[in-house]
Amino acid sequence: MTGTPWQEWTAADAAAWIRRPGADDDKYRRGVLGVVTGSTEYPGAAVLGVEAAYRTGVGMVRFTGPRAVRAAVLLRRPETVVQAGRVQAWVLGSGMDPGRRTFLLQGDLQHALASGQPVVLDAGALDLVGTHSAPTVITPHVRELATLLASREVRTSVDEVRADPAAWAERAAHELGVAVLLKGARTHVCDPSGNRFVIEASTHWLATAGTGDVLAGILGALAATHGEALQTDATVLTHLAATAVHVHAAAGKLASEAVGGGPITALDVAEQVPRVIGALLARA
Ligand SMILES: NC(=O)C1=CN([C@@H]2O[C@H](COP(=O)(O)OP(=O)(O)OC[C@H]3O[C@@H](n4cnc5c(N)ncnc54)[C@H](O)[C@@H]3O)[C@@H](O)[C@H]2O)[C@@H](O)CC1
Ligand SMILES: Nc1ncnc2c1ncn2[C@@H]1O[C@H](COP(=O)(O)OP(=O)(O)O)[C@@H](O)[C@H]1O
Repeated sequence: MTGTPWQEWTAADAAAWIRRPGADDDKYRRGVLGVVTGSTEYPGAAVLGVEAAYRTGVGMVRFTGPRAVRAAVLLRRPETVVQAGRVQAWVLGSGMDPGRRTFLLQGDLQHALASGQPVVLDAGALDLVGTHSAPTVITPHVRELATLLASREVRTSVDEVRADPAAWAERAAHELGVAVLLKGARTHVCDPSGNRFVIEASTHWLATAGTGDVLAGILGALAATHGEALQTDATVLTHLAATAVHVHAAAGKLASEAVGGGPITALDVAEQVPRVIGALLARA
């Protein structure tokens, strides 16, 4: 591990990683995101991730999940496609319990991982890290990272990770060989190549149910719209992850400001994402 400081990832940094659609684009050329999230227990996580992906700007979202979850997603975002097909990136695992995977879901996850397309592994799919070779970013919070590392025989605890998130994020990137986005009031993003970015939360109102599901959707959309760049350089995913955290933090700030600095919900955060994207494009 290096001794150089972590780079604060600013709006100027993030602006370089937002892709503006052009005259030659259509929904497929812009990028299609595949989403396998949600469960009967947590249908809302799927709704939030898909909502956030569309708000970030993506050509199309293909959603796979149980019938009731599909219905919930379509009720909120009827533009979502539930037919299988080609995608440029995946978001897997938000709102899933890894101990309750059905045979069907196992198959859907394996299909996604075998496609070779970049993958965002969240919540109930974190344990799948290392089972495939595609560019991958994992998005744990401290409890999830401690559990994941312990399952790979790295001795640690939730308290240890909480006490030094930067060091543990970096350790995880090296042990697991993937980009790591460790969530918290300060979110650390790093990869095995030595990229190390940190983003300070804009408001602590972000610590509310479902905001992590929104973050996964934002990141998935950014990955899908940078499919070509990701094919030749996996570290693009690290920069996109830091950008997603910046967008999420800025959207949380706008959402709270819209209610006089008051509390926000995860959906409020997703709804402010287009403003943040617009502002970033205006400075690029
Ligand atoms: N609307 C939704 O569908 C949501 C779904 N979510 C999903 O829920 C699943 C579990 O994620 P978590 O981040 O909660 O997992 P955690 O690892 O934070 O928590 C696991 C369990 O620990 C217990 N726990 C931990 N801290 C606690 C505390 N202070 N008080 C009471 N109980 C506590 C809870 O019983 C919880 O189920 C994930 O799949 C996640 O994506 C969450 O994102 C919340 C919103
Ligand atoms: N104290 C805090 N202040 C600001 N942001 C926070 C704080 N705690 C967590 N967050 C952010 O809130 C989000 C919570 O995500 P996560 O833990 O996955 O929750 P959920 O599973 O409910 O979606 C992350 O983006 C994280 O960085």
